[in-house]
Amino acid sequence: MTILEVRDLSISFSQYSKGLRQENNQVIHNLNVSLNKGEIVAVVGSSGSGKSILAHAILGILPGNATMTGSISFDGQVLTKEMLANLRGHEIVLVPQSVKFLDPLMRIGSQVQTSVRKQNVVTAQKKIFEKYKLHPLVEKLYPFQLSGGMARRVLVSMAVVSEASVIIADEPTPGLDSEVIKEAESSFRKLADNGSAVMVITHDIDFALKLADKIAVFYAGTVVEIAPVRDFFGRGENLRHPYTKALWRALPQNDFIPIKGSQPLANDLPNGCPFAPRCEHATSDCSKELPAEKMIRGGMVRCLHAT
Ligand SMILES: Nc1ncnc2c1ncn2[C@@H]1O[C@H](COP(=O)(O)OP(=O)(O)OP(=O)(O)O)[C@@H](O)[C@H]1O
Ligand code: NI
Repeated sequence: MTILEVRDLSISFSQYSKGLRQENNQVIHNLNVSLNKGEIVAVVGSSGSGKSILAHAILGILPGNATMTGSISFDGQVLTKEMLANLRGHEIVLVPQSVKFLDPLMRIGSQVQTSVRKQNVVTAQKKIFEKYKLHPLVEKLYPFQLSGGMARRVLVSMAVVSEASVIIADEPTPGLDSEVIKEAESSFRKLADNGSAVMVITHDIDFALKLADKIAVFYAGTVVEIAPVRDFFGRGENLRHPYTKALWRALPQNDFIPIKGSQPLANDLPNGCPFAPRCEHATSDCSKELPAEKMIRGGMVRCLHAT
């Protein structure tokens, strides 16, 4: 059952460029994605493709210079700002990419305790500290006293103890050792097994494949494919989008072939399919308009030539 649905989301930033000219950068466009209860979706895609902005839109914490169109629904209801403010931190929780999201003036123990909803606050905090190898003395510390890796373990702990319906984890693993990464994998899976929906944003395709049920592939501000994890095998013959295939084949354990060219910038998007300028299958039709979503073999793809 769908718990969170993002429909036709577009987000642009207005910025002043040289000579006080106002520029509108569309960093997300025509984006659809949904999260089901009990499911983990990993969002992969290169740096700057708009993944964190999607997370911030879902949490209703976009910066003031952002304009958003489209809708985000929770449990079948389109969210308003007020509704989101009530759900944030309880029903919809973020593991932010930046540790700056911790309250600088609050001790870590109390901060983690504020996230507990269903259990005894102190016991739950102590138990999660043990799981994430946070020494009891960390309870008394302030965020500035933590190392990067410790802060990230605190952020993951906060999301896990919240037992929220929707958990959006934005790059939860950098700086964590392999044991803690395994702990995070098992925590996210347990949350999903208990009915939560989890979205994990990551650069790490291996981590995504181990953890998730589905992979949503981001390119230049939109989702170009959503594929079940089982489709990632061999030379990517079951994958649908040329970019997903190229990402897969670029992995060291596969062909290790880098993708030629670079992702277009938000203020310089080509017409039509954003991947067309780098795509060996592109035809002139690809540059006319963004390909509509197609369902093929149980996955979604935006590519005119996908079969
Ligand atoms: N406040 C802002 N004003 C203007 N542009 C912004 C702002 N915040 C982000 N952007 C732009 O939005 C785009 C998407 O950024 P985002 O942080 O979502 O990328 P990302 O996919 O999360 O990248 P990474 O993998 O490096 O975390 C970038 O081009 C970035 O420059
Ligand atoms: Ni990001």
